[in-house]
Amino acid sequence: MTRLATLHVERFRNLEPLDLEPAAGINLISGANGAGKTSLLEAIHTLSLGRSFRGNNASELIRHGADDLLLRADVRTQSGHTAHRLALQRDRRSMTLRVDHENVARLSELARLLPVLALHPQSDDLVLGSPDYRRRFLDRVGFYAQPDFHGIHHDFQRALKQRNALLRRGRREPAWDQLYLETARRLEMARRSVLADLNQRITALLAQMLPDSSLALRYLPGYRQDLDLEQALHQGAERERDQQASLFGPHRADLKIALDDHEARQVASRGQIKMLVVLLHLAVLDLWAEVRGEPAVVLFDDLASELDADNRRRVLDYLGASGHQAFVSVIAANAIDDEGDIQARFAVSGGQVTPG
Ligand SMILES: Nc1ncnc2c1ncn2[C@@H]1O[C@H](COP(=O)(O)OP(=O)(O)OP(=O)(O)O)[C@@H](O)[C@H]1O
Repeated sequence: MTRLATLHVERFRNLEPLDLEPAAGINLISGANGAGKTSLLEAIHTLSLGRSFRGNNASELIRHGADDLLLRADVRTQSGHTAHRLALQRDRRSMTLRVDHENVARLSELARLLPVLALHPQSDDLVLGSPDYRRRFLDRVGFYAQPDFHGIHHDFQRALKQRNALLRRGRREPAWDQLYLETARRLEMARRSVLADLNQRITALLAQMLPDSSLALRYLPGYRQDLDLEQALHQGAERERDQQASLFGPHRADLKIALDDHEARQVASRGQIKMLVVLLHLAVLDLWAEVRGEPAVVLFDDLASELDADNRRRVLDYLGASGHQAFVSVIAANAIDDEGDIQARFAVSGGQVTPG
């Protein structure tokens, strides 16, 4: 399985320099408010994706008074035969990435070796937030689930940028429209196929997590569904000319999350929304594990505040049985009463992380 075998952190938020050997299963991280629990999860997230799940301000991650931060980890795969050492160093202007002591240019090389999914209070945006959040979520799922997804996404973004540049100059060219249509169609197909796979995992999870409910994600393509994109561009040509921007296509897509055939954000209770969000993330982990043949790493910030005792139990049971490596933070150790599934405990206090 892909798992973090070691983690080394220096000059990151309030954390004292630390070396950790996490367990392959559930790692429970407990401590008081402000102790540094979230910071520890953020360090893992940053090593995979170059940024925290709490906003994008890299400078804030560097310990106050320091010039740079350093993160390093040994990542092992399923059989344990392949191991890689990842390192990320960043100062206020630049970032240096290394895999096995060699510099690499792209963050995606780290992300591919260490797929990380984070669940945190902001994750409710998946149901309650803007379409943008849901699109990015789906694209991240696709990035790990399909080898060519990244390229397809990149090609569309480039075509969109070029088309928008032309529209800003009051121009439209059939050749660029054609490229736009083609790349948009490929991205839409890729997203729909990721979503179909995800819906299958959701159905499998529902019985355990939300019995008696139905849940499905539907793709809204970013233009009227009774048209195809070419027709939408044709009909909307005047509006695009006025607004000098591409108004139809995958960059305007959304996901409709239907709970018992109603839009979840309109009918679900707070607790149900949290559970939906957890369930969707677990479905993603299962999908990644299935297509990659290797479980992923999940960060679960503040589990206790997210879920009641029964639901916490369900989630921990599920995680324990799934083989994913989990880092679960809770405000006090006793918030998790049943210790059955927990393989390692870490206490955080004043930025110090200690096992046990
Ligand atoms: N760049 C930084 N340098 C030093 N300290 C920082 C930096 N950024 C944040 N902090 C501090 O780190 C501390 C730990 O924050 P963190 O969010 O990790 O706590 P937590 O244990 O998750 O707390 P809570 O239970 O309240 O969510 C906070 O007191 C915060 O002010």
